[in-house]
Amino acid sequence: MSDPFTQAMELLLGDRPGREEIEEAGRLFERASAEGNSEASERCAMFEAFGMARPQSWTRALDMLALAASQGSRCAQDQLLLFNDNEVDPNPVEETDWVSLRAGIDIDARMQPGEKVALSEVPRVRTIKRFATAPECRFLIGLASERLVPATVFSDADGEQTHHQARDNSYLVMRIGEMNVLTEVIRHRISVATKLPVPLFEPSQLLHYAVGERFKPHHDFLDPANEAYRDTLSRFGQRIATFLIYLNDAYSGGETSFPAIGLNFRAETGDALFFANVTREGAPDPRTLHAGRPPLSGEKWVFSQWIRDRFPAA
Ligand SMILES: O=C(O)CCC(=O)C(=O)O
Ligand SMILES: [Fe+2]
Repeated sequence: MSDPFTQAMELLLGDRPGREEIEEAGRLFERASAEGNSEASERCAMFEAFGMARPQSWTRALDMLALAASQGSRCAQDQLLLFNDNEVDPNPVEETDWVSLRAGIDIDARMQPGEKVALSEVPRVRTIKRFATAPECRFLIGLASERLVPATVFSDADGEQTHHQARDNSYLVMRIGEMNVLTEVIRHRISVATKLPVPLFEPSQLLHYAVGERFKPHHDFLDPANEAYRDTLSRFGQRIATFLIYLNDAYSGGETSFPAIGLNFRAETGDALFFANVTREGAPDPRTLHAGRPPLSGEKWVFSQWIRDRFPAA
């Protein structure tokens, strides 16, 4: 029999864990945390930040992170250091008092998105300079580096996820086992910027493009005329908005382009771009056609958040 932490991770990283599995994983993490397992405490912090099988609480999330950091979790230490000061790369030192560091954190300040600038009104496209700091971006890239898989798209034949030459980059879909308090803070910052609540968010994705890889011109909305999308549309609603954070800028090419409106967006590290995929009346807007163009040199990293218009049924 494996230890409670390993059992919990197996439950979470399985194919689409249900509510019971998530609750059981939460109990197993709490047991392992009480036994001194630092990684389990870090996972408990994520459960609190997400409000997984319990009410959401930043206070408890940070308390659990401080415990995890004291127990030796490097991931928890990095997150606390970034919440404390997001302008420097975390570099934990041995004798840090994690509980007092935690006490000085103003988590609300970490959810302020900065100023929106309009790039287009029809369709609505906005940018925010330095939405995330460079150390935050490097932390996000670090989460994905060793866990990338080839990206998929919805098949317009059967609505299932499928590989397609239209999107030949790699990515990490951040299901619950892959998330942490910092990714949840970033999602809340996006929520403040878009005025759309986090429960409408799909699992976040970390995208990676090597030289020549691209996401060909596409729409992020799902075509309601296509039968194959009926199930996902009725359960989760339309994908009304897309929010992208550019995590690095050491590449050439790699713009996000909108051919129908002549917009070619090239970001600096931490900049955000977001757009409504539907009109103000809620109809899918074909003018939102866009592409992730291939980097010509270097590699491109993006945090991508698709947002629906319906809360998933419990
Ligand atoms: O990587 C890009 O520039 C575009 C990504 C994109 O279109 C998406 O995530 O929906
Ligand atoms: Fe897209």
